[in-house]
Amino acid sequence: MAYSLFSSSFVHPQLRPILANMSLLDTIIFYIIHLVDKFGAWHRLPVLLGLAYLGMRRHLHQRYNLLHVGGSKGQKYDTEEFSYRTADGKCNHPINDLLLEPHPSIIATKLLERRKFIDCGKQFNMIACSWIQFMIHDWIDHMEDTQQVEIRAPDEVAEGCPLKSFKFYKDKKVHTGSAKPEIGFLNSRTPWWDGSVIYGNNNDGMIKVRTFKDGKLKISGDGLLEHDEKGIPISGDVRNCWAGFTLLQALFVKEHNIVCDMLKEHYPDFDDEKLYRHARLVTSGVIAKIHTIDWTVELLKTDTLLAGMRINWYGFFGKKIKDLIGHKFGPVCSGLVGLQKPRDHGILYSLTEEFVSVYRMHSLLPDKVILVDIRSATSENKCPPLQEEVPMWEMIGKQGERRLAKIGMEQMLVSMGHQSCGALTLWNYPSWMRNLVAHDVDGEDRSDRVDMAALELYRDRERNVARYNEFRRNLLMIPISTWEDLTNDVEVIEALREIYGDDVEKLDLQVGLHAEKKIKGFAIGETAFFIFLLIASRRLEADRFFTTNFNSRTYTEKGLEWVNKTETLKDVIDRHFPEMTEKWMRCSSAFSVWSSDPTSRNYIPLGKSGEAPHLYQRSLDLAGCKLRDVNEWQDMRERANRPTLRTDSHNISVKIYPTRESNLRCQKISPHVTSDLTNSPIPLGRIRLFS
Ligand code: HEM
Repeated sequence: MAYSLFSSSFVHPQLRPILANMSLLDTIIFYIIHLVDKFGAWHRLPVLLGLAYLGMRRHLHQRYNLLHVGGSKGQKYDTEEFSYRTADGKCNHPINDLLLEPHPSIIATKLLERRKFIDCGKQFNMIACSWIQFMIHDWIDHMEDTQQVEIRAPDEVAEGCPLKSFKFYKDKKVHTGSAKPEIGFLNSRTPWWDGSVIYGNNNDGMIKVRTFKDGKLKISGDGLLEHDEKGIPISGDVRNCWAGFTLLQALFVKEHNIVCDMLKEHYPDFDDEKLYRHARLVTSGVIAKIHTIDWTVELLKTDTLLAGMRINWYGFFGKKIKDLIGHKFGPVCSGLVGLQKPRDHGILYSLTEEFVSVYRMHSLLPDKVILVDIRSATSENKCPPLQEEVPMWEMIGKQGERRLAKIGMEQMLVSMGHQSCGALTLWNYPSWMRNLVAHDVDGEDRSDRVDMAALELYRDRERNVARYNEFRRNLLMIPISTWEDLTNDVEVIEALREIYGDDVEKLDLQVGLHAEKKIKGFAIGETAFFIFLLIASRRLEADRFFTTNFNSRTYTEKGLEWVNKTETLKDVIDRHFPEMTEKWMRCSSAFSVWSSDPTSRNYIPLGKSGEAPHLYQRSLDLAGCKLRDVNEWQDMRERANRPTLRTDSHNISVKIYPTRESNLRCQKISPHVTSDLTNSPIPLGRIRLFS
């Protein structure tokens, strides 16, 4: 047994070459995680074991996945086979970069574009969707070249493409100065978790947003951002903004300004500069903390990740002990925040191309914003009545800012809280983004519209990001051999086969990430998650303001206390809108749909199994509940062979778990619904309806 376990045949053949570079200890660690991967089991382990698995995996990624820039992933081909000039000049260079293979417009049309909006259930709302854009605009934006490229949709799909062709700027390539890899790309935003989304990315940006009085930032009387004479918001980052995103910018400008007031009260001798600097540190700390122990916990809703994210911030011994004695015991017991020295694992901090790719989450965006009426006297279960639906494209850029000014901050925030965002799955990419007016860096509209679904596929290829299967191998994950390894969804498999044939190596990263089976409770796939595992920790541990300088000398005593006492986005909202969550929010986190049930929290649930805490998954007696209409039910039945289907009606959402069994087992479902299902021609294993 011992022999067969450690013989090379135990390791997936495509992963064996990686072992050649590993130390003995790392090889043993690899064997352990590989064994667990073979059973697909880490997320089902008890929390402690799950955490041990993640710790070991993160260690391997820190050792073997951090490089200054990505390597070249061009594919070699036989030059004898192409001994002629091809029509489009492809294969003139000895390495064919496969930029248009398969054509991005075909994939966008046949696999990505939304057919009907699929939402995220109650797990994630529009504040959560805007939040991650708010973070992306803190971290990354690729610098562009001046040279334009044009993508033309091939005839077979041109009819179905809102833009038959579109132009955009190439990414700016730079020589890295090292032999391998030679080429890299530049980030035009600061990659640090420094709040640059509200403070700006350089001196000019900073000057623009400051009032130079009492350390404060500019904000208008209605609580929203100020605007310049062209109607562009005045903020740290204004590119590709929409109303939900600028609302969060405004909320954190308010947070910065209130921190200035607090600091001024306690430290009356601080001048404008000192107040600004300290308030920026504190506000950036609050943002990073909310992302770590609130947003991410909602995104990856399992006990293991709840424990893991809190350990990243507070350590194994938890908040109470850390508050009492400080950071005394190293990263595991006392957390990454407050480490004596930053740790970069030998590679200077920057954000990787792979990180950018896994954050391509435009499917979170819906087709419309649903405004609720917060002045209404009638509300059921803290759920305000619907007032109006506004198409998303009306909420973007300058037009969106004008709309937001009319709606107002409070109504927009409550509305976003009550609206579920889109699910990260195939056929859910917003159609309106296939005909998008993108912005220049200064927030001005561009004259050339873009098809974002196709452009995103092109970008990953242009940046030499590995395709899905190679990406998995690079992450020491077991690669897929057939489409069935990726998904059980027959419809998806057919569509993949139509485009990629049986060549799983060609599968684009974006398509794989969106098609992948998901761990219960995770809004993203496991492949994307392993990038987060590495980088989410790195953003904290590599930054001296979260490590060496996370102390009262740098933040001030009151400033540090402010970060320590703020745990969630709800705390921030409560500070600025004292009655809002009391009146309109039932759930525990401001990132889940506000009408959903609260959760009882055990912050470091070490004694539990690591599975999803069945948060929104209580079976209900549905007698008396109604689905919105017959069409919706019909539509669900048609799509019932999708792995997880979520449809939101006014009061209930429905999940259908298909299995290979042909028997139906219905739990506490109203007679009407049961009979409907019994007549269903689709073999469904288990059907439950959840609140
Ligand atoms: C209305 C809202 C949004 C608009 C109009 C928008 C638009 C854009 C545009 C035009 C680009 C640049 C495309 C290119 O030239 O490569 C981009 C990039 C990107 N967006 Fe969005 N986006 C929105 C929301 C979001 C959200 C919610 C996310 C969620 C994570 C997101 C994540 C990203 C990422 C990761 C990139 C790549 C950045 C880079 O290449 O450096 N965006 N977006």
